[in-house]
This record gives sequence, C-alpha cells and structure tokens, in this order.
Amino acid sequence: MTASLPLLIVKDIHKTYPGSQTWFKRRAETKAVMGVSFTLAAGETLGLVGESGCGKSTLSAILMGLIQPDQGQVMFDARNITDRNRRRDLELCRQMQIVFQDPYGSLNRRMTVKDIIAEPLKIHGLLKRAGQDGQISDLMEQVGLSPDLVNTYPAQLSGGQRQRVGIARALALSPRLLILDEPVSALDVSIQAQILNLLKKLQREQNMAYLFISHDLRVVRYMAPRIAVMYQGQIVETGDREQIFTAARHAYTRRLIAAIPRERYG
Ligand SMILES: Nc1ncnc2c1ncn2[C@@H]1O[C@H](COP(=O)(O)OP(=O)(O)OP(=O)(O)O)[C@@H](O)[C@H]1O
Repeated sequence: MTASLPLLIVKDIHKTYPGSQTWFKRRAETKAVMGVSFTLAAGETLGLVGESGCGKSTLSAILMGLIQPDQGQVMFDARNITDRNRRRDLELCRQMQIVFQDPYGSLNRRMTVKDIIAEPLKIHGLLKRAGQDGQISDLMEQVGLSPDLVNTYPAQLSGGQRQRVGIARALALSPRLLILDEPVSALDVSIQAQILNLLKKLQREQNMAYLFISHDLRVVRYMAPRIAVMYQGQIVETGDREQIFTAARHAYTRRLIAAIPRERYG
C-alpha cells in the first residue's frame, strides 16, 4: 500500500463508441467520455452525478476493466491497471468490486442466495471447507438479511432484499473499493433510504472507498462529502458537498440542484 497516493487515480480517460451503418440506419460515433480525471482516497466516498447518457456507466465499465478506454490511465494502489485483463487479475478483482443498479439482472436467477454469495469466495479459493455456512450467514447478517433466506432464489425476494444480496456478494471479498453504479435507482424511496444507510454503516465498519454513481443529486448529497458533476462525457465541476450546494460554478450543476424535489432522506 502506498500511503502518499490516493487509492484510485483516474487520468484523462477518453472513450468513443464507433458509429455503425446498416442499409436502413446510420448511427454516428458517440464520444461517451472525454478527458475525465479524478482521484479517490482510501475510505473516501466520491459521488459522481449526471443525467442519463452522460457517460457514467461507460466510466464505471472502464474502471472495472470491462471495456478499454481509447486514451488515459487508471491507477489503483499506485499500479497502472488500464490495460489489465480483468479475468486473469484475480487479486485486483478482489480489491475492486461493483454493485449494479438492477440486482435482478445482475444475480443469477437459478442460484440460491447462498450460492450467489459463496461464488466469489469459491472463485478466489476463500470458501472455508468447514464453516462455510457460518461465512455466508455472517455476510447475510452484515447486510441485514435473515439467514432464513439462505436457500431462496432471487425471484422470491423483494427488490431491497435482492440489492442486499448484491452487496453481500460484493463484500464477500473484503474489497478496498466499491463502485456503486446507481445502486438504489431501481428501488422504492423508503427502501432506498434503508440501502443507503446500510452502505454508510458498512463503510464505517470496513473503511472501503466508494465511487457512488447516480443520476439523483439528492442521493449523492446524502452519501458523498465530495461530488463530481458529469455532463456530456466530461466532469464539469468537482467540489465539497457544501460548495456544490451553496456555490455551484457550472450552470448544469445549478440546473440539477434546482430540479431536486424538496423531501430529504433522514
Ligand atoms: N455500446 C455502445 N455503443 C454505442 N454507444 C454507446 C454504447 N454504450 C453507451 N453508448 C452511448 O454512450 C453515451 C454514454 O452512455 P452511458 O451508458 O455511459 O451513460 P450513462 O450516464 O451511464 O447513462 P445511463 O444511466 O442511461 O446508462 C450515450 O450516448 C450512449 O448512448
């Protein structure tokens, strides 16, 4: 571990999707990410906010090594991980985990809760031969899931419970960085608050860094002391929560703030 450097350094990332043409339709190329840079310290939360289509998911896929950027660098724990092969780099995979928006889409519907949570442990050879039931029920307890649900399937769970399973799966490997890509957008507002509070509790307990990605500035304000605002593939403004809300510099940020409904999370 390098104490002096941030845990994650993202430097001048660019990604353009090529255009395509069929006999009936022509799609122009899309500059999805254009020169994005930011840093994230160990244990810190950075909120990344922007409307649909601004490039948030492209950026998170680049950070997870799922797609390659055209230009730029991603450094994790002082190591250049831009061109890594995610499947082969198990250690990195262990340290950086992602929670997706749609737990139903990201959980294997044919697997039980137990098998879903155990899978990353198995892949990384960390599932204890004896005592694995205890390992799984500990993780379920950490995310507030009753151990009675251990043999149920995703279809038998509520949206909030499914997202708790997704979080337990991500936590299983004790990552240092969790990318939360719209983790509550698919949930009812009352359930959203429960999941956000769970994420805060887990961060306090385990000192993980969070990159919290959302289109919803209310949610980002609740979660992140530092916020980066993304607009049309670029970060147009980064600042402390207070500064963003009281003295936003960019007109787009001011529009986002003006559009926030009045209720708050408690
Ligand atoms: N595989 C792809 N091929 C071509 N264009 C793409 C592809 N994926 C995304 N795009 C385009 O890149 C831009 C950024 O998309 P991206 O999904 O990263 O944004 P986003 O902010 O995450 O939006 P959303 O929340 O709706 O997913 C959009 O214009 C989108 O249409």
